Amino acid sequence: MAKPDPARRAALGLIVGVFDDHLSLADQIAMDALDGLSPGEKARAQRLATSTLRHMERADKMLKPFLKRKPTPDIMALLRLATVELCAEGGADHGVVDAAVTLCKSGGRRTDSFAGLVNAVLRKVAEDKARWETLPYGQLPGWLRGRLMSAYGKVSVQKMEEAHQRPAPVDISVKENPADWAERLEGEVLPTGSVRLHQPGQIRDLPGFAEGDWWVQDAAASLAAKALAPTAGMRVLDLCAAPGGKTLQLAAMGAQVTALDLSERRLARLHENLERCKLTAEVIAADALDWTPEAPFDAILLDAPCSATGTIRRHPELPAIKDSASIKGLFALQEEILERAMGWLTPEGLLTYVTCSLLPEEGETQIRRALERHPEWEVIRPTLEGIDPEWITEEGGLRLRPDYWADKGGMDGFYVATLKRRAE
Ligand SMILES: C[S@@+](CC[C@H](N)C(=O)[O-])C[C@H]1O[C@@H](n2cnc3c(N)ncnc32)[C@H](O)[C@@H]1O
Repeated sequence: MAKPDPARRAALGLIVGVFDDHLSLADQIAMDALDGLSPGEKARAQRLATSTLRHMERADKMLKPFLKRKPTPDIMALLRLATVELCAEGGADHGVVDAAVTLCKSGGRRTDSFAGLVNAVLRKVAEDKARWETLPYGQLPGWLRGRLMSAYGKVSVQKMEEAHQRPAPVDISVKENPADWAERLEGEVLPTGSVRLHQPGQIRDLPGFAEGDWWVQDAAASLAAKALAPTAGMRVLDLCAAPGGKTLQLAAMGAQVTALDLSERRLARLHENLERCKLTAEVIAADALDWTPEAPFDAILLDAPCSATGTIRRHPELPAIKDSASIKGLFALQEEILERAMGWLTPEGLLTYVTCSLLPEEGETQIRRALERHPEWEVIRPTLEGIDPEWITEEGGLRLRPDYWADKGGMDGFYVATLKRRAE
């Protein structure tokens, strides 16, 4: 019997893990889901799984006319994977159909009796590929769509959903000379100073990676540290810091950084990043709800744990593994950490609050409520290079959305606001 392709088999395992165990791809990978694969196979497995999850609704519409009834979840996942390979990934018809049948036969009694069905359905999909482009893209699930509709209106939500169909480009933050790095790495300097790579390939093999001259960080994510803009020598707490994209930025700006996070596993990556980029920070593994600093800080960047709904382009499984109930607890956690952090600053201290969420409850509302609790504080309106004034919100924060910069490839969804005590 032919052997199944390891990358496709692993991709299938990741997709099943999302629906059966409600685990993100990142969590499954951290739990060794791709162990034993070569770096190339790992990258392919991840790409196939991500693309399948991104285009799942379209794949289901493509498959519907050819299925009398919905098959078992394992077989449905296999059909979705192969359909996306055929229709969105440019896979060769015969190769994809044969690989799917082989995978099916290798799955033991749970799947091998479906090999005939898989073969017949996928042949029909291959013949009907032209229909793919006519199918509407997927909508966000009701629990999220309703909230976003109330916040931004239907047209904006549709634009965000359209943006979610495209993979996120790779952006990097460079220590210095963005224009030189853009030329060397065949990218473009974005209006806010990040460099967007057009043909990134294997990131680790690119010039400057091993030397730590730059790190991967979405352009929107980089705006929080830019908004805080610490001067050299300032004592800055990077609160909820791992894996350290913002720690690197703050340290590269010359700040004396303390990076705190709850997760030892994520902090290991922060240590690796600091070492590679030859930057330093004091690293503390602690719960922000228990920890108290010995002395106040000049500035704090709080990247609060959140629903991560601004990163659906990168993590298309997110709407499937979260729901209203699973994110509700985060709102109270964000408020509690923000409240504590506001007490850890010098009188002139600055606090930048950031979340990679599209939900106002995790952004605008948190800041409005903090100002109601502390009328002696105010928001400093952002004056960052390259931002559109329309992104500035009523309370003076910065609302970033995946449908912004559509002509350049979009950006992650973020909220950023910088607070300080009012002058007496
Ligand atoms: C959005 S991520 C941080 C990303 C990071 N700032 C960066 O730029 O790379 C949020 C982080 O909050 C951490 N976290 C969650 N609850 C926490 C708590 N109670 N105390 C400290 N860190 C916490 C998580 O471990 C996670 O690393």
